Amino acid sequence: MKYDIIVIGSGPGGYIAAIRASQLGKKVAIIEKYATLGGTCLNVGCIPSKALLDSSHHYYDAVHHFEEHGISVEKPTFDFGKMVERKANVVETTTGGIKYLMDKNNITVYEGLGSFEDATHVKVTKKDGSSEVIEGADIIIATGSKPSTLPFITLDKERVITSTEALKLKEVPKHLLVIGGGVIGLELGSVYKRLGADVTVIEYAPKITPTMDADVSKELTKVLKKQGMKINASHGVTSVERNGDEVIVKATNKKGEEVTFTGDYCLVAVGRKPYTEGLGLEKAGVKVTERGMVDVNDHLQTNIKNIYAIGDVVKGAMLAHKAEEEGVVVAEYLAGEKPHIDYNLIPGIIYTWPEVAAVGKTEQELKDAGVAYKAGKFSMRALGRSRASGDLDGFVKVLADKNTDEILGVHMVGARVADLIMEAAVAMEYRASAEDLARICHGHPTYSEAVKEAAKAAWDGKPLNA
Ligand SMILES: NC(=O)c1ccc[n+]([C@@H]2O[C@H](COP(=O)([O-])OP(=O)(O)OC[C@H]3O[C@@H](n4cnc5c(N)ncnc54)[C@H](O)[C@@H]3O)[C@@H](O)[C@H]2O)c1
Repeated sequence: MKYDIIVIGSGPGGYIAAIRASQLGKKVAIIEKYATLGGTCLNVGCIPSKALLDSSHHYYDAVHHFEEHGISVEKPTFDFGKMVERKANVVETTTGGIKYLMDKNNITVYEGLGSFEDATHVKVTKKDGSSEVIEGADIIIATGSKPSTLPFITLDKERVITSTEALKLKEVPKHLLVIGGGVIGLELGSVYKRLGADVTVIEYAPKITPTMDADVSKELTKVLKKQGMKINASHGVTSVERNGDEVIVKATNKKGEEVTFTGDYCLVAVGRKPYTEGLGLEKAGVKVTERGMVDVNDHLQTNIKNIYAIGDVVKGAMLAHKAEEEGVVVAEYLAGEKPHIDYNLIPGIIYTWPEVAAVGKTEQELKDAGVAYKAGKFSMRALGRSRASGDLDGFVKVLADKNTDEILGVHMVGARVADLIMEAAVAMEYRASAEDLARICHGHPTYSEAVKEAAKAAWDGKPLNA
C-alpha cells in the first residue's frame, strides 16, 4: 500500500500528527507495535498515573482531612486491587478512544513493529511473525522513549522497577525507595505515600526537581516532607542490590559518607531515553545524536528530506503536550502551511498535591541570561478559596521584565495549579505585561486570584490582599 504519510508510533505525538495530516487531506497510515494505541502516555504514563493519583488522593483525604470538615467515617480502608483495576479501565476507555479517532479520520492502523527498509518503505512485522511492507512519501518517526537506568542497576521488574511496573504492583510497598526526585519519582512516590508506604527519595542533585525554579523545589520539598516523604538530596547512588524481598540502595552523601537505604521495592526514575530500537534508522540513513536522539532541524526534519521525527525521540522536554504540538506542526508543514511552536511556552506540570506548574523562564535562567527582572509572589494561604478548601500550601510567582513589565515566567505550587498555569501561558503567548494580568477581573473566590495578585506584586509591588 502507498500512503502520503506513514506515522511510526501512536503516542500523543504520533496519533495527533496522523489526525492533523488526515484533516488536511493526506492519506495516512499509523504503525503501532502494541495492541492498544496511545503509547506510553495513555498506557503506562500520564493517564494511569493520574488515575492512581486521584484514587490515592481520595483515600488520603478521607483519612486526613474529612474530620476537619466535620465528616466522620469509620476507619477508611482501600482495596488496592480495585484501584489498579479502575486504572486499567480508565486506560482501556482512553486507548479505545484513540482507535475511534483513527477510524473517524480514515487513518489505517497497522499493528506490528515498524522498521525502515529504505527512506520510503517501512516493514510492519506482526506478532505472528508475518510482515508487510508499506510505502510513504513522507514518514514521521514518533517512537517515544523508554525508562533510563543506571549502568550498575539490574532492573528485575519485580522489586527493582521502573514506572511501568510501579503502575501495576500487586501490593502497596512497605518501604518504597525512589531513585530520582523528578516528576515520576515524586508523582508515584506520592501515590504510595498516600496509601501508607514509607517513601524515601534519593536524588543526585542538590534539590528535587532540579530544573524547576528554586522556590518551587523548596516549597515542594517542604510540603512533601510534611506529608511524611523522606527526601535525600545530594546523594549519589552507588549500588542497588536485591536480597530476597529486600532492596538495598547505597549512596554517597555530600560529606562523602556512605549511606544505606533498605526497602522492599525500589523505583528507578532517573529520566527516560529515546526509543529507536529495531527501527532500522540506518537502512534509511537517518542520523542520531550522540545521546541517541533522532537529529532534526527546526522543521523537525531529519537529514533525510522526507523523514521527520517528533516527541520524546527528538530533543526537548519529554512531555506528551510538546509531542502533540510537534505532531501538528509537522502535519501542517507537510501540507504546505507555516506552523510554529514557541518552546518557551510549553508548561511543565507535576501532579503531586499540591500540584506544581510552570511556564517560561526560571529566576536562575533569567539571571544566567543577564535579564533584568522583577518578581511578584503571592501565597495561596492568603486566598479565601484556599482557606475554604483547606489547601493552604503553595504560591504563585510572576517574573516580569524590569523595564517593559512583560511576563517572562510564572511558577506555581498549589491546589489545581496544573489547570491554572494555562492563564499564564495564554498571557505570555499574547506577550502580556504583569500589569495586564493584574488588571483582569478574576472571579472570587478562586485560586486564580493568586495569579492576579502575584502579577500585581510583580508590576507595582502592591498586592491587595497581602
Ligand atoms: N507530569 C508530567 O508531565 C510527567 C509525568 C511523568 C513523567 N514525565 C516526563 O517523563 C520523563 C522522565 O521522568 P523522570 O522523573 O524519570 O525524569 P526527570 O528528569 O523528571 O527526573 C529524573 C531525576 O533523577 C535525578 N537523577 C539522575 N541521575 C540520578 C542518580 N544517579 N541518582 C539519583 N538521582 C538521579 C535527576 O537529577 C532528576 O531529578 C521526564 O522528561 C518527565 O518530564 C512527565
